Amino acid sequence: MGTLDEERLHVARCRAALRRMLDSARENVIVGETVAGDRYSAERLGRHLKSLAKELDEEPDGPPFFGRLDFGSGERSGEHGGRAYHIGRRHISGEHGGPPVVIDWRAPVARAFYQAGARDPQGVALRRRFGWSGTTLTSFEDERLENGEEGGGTILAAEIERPRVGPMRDIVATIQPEQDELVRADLDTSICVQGGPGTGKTAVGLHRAAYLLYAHRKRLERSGVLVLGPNPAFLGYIAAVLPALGEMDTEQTTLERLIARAPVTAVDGEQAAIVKHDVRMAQVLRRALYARIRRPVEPVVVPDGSTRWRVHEDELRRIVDDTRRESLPYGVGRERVRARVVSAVRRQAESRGRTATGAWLRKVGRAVTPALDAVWPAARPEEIVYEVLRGPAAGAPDPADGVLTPAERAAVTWTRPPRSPAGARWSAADLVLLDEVACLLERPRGYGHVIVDEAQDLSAMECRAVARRAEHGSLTVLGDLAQGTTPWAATSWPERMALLGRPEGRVVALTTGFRVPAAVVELANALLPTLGVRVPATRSYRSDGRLRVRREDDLDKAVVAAAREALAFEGSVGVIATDAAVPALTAALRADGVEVGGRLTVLPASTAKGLEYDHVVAVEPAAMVEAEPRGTNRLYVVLTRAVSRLDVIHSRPLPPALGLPGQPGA
Ligand SMILES: Nc1ncnc2c1ncn2[C@@H]1O[C@H](COP(=O)(O)OP(=O)(O)OP(=O)(O)O)[C@@H](O)[C@H]1O
Repeated sequence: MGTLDEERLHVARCRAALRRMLDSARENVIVGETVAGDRYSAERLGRHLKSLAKELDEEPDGPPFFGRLDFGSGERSGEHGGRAYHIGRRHISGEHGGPPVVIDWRAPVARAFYQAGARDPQGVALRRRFGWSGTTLTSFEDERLENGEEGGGTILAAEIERPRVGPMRDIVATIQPEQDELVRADLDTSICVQGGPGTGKTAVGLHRAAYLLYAHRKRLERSGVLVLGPNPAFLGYIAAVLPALGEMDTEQTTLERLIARAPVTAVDGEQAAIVKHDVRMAQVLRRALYARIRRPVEPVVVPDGSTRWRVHEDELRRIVDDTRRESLPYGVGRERVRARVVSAVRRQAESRGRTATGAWLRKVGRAVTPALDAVWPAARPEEIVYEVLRGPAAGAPDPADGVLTPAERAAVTWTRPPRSPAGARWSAADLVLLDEVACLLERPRGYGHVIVDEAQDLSAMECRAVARRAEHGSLTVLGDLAQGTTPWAATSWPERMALLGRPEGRVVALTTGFRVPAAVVELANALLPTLGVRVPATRSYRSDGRLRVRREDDLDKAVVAAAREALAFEGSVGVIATDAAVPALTAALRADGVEVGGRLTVLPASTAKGLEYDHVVAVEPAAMVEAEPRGTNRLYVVLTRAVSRLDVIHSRPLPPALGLPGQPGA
């Protein structure tokens, strides 16, 4: 089975093997640059080898493995009978074509590391977890699954309860069975994960990306994997996870950045934003665009030397009607009409004995443009959205008629319209409208798999934008209905999955929280009945942690004291207050000599989503609830950011929903 000394020998073996891999990667970088068949492959290969060399170089002495599986000799062990495998973040090749010394956690055989249990050992006689102190292997713990032993180890608990510093880390050593099911779900299935705070949705999404890239490398290298997060702070927080797993090739961005055709320079009122994000806007925009197509009233006339070719208006009408029925993107439809008119001209010309050369056909194609402009004019997204937001010209039909109510129409109509699309200032919601039109004109780039986090906050129109990117791929949708804070936040997942183009998508709940200690989860769960959605409550995996609720008259002073106390512990500190209160609090902390921006961050409640801090100081819950229409949901988010300790500091009575009997002011 291996003693600690024997395992340490294996560590030495792995490090030697890694060095060999590193040397050969370095050599291959040089060779790869000269031998790859084409430039694209050369670049890719070079990039891959360089990043491999860099990774190995950066961490040649890091823990090469975190677990081990020893298979028994029974039937269930199959081809693995009697073998032992060390499991790590990356595959480490053995010497001279021998068996690998470490197996990648994503390999099929490694699945049992996450899934096997005493009730279903899956052929595993022993599962071993290793404890490391820096680069030194210090301990291991065994579960003899064959003998019915399972769980209870301190290494697993210590890993999960480790204080948080800096950006998010991978969880490959401790993925739980219900998470592993989702991570390894088939590429062709779209899933929706409803998970309470800290249940590992984000972690699952990122590990799923890494798993899919491993299991379907060829397919996904071509089509790509897209990870969408709610804001740049969140992206910064998760940015290192996939590279740490050796995956550099996912695109991680926000939806706003992905679709941006213009900078956001305007802000909508709430009513305007709500209407612009409503799914009916898709119909309004489609109508506005297709209203450009006109019934042909004149023949197409193509001058050609002394001849004039004609396509009769009836034929042109038929071409336009047929093309419309094909439901092509608008821009493709326009070119299809052009091609069909050119064909009609060509048939006439050929029937008169003329040979249609490429140059002649191109000339005819150009000559058709004025006729095409009259019946199927070119369009730009900015023009269409401009026309809709400006409102119809006097006497002209309004594409919003019968779709929006007069009040809704008024809400989205510019009070002072710019003179032209070029002069328009666009809001965040307008970018979504522009994208809707852009994709009516031309299909956007699609991805093989799209992972969308904090999906409860997406509007119907944003869901459509995501769906268009995943039309020929699959989706992993991650969210928590209870954490919805936008005016259009989801209240039901099946409805959102339908908007995302995957009505058949499976909805799975994760309910074990790995971030927030039990006492804090209990406090946050008290808010659930008031949040207007039905979600299962989270149960915390963690029995450690501390919750302190204090009423103080001098809020600033109390926050400064709490921050100082928090800094005495290891780990990150987040002081979270309403957006409006942040500048004054920051000033108060600085005035008292507390360093802001290092280990301690003061952040507005509106940007706390998805983030976590070892110690959180939540300031004035009542103000958070009042600051916005879904303020209680915001408070729920804020209270669930703490990994080890939460201080709630208030000078005003706490919101009654927090249900803290015995608390002063509750
Ligand atoms: N199996 C696990 N082992 C160790 N840590 C885990 C595990 N699952 C989740 N975690 C940790 O728990 C914390 C919360 O995970 P994550 O941010 O993915 O949760 P979430 O469901 O997205 O939370 P929220 O909805 O609150 O943003 C992270 O620090 C993550 O690394």
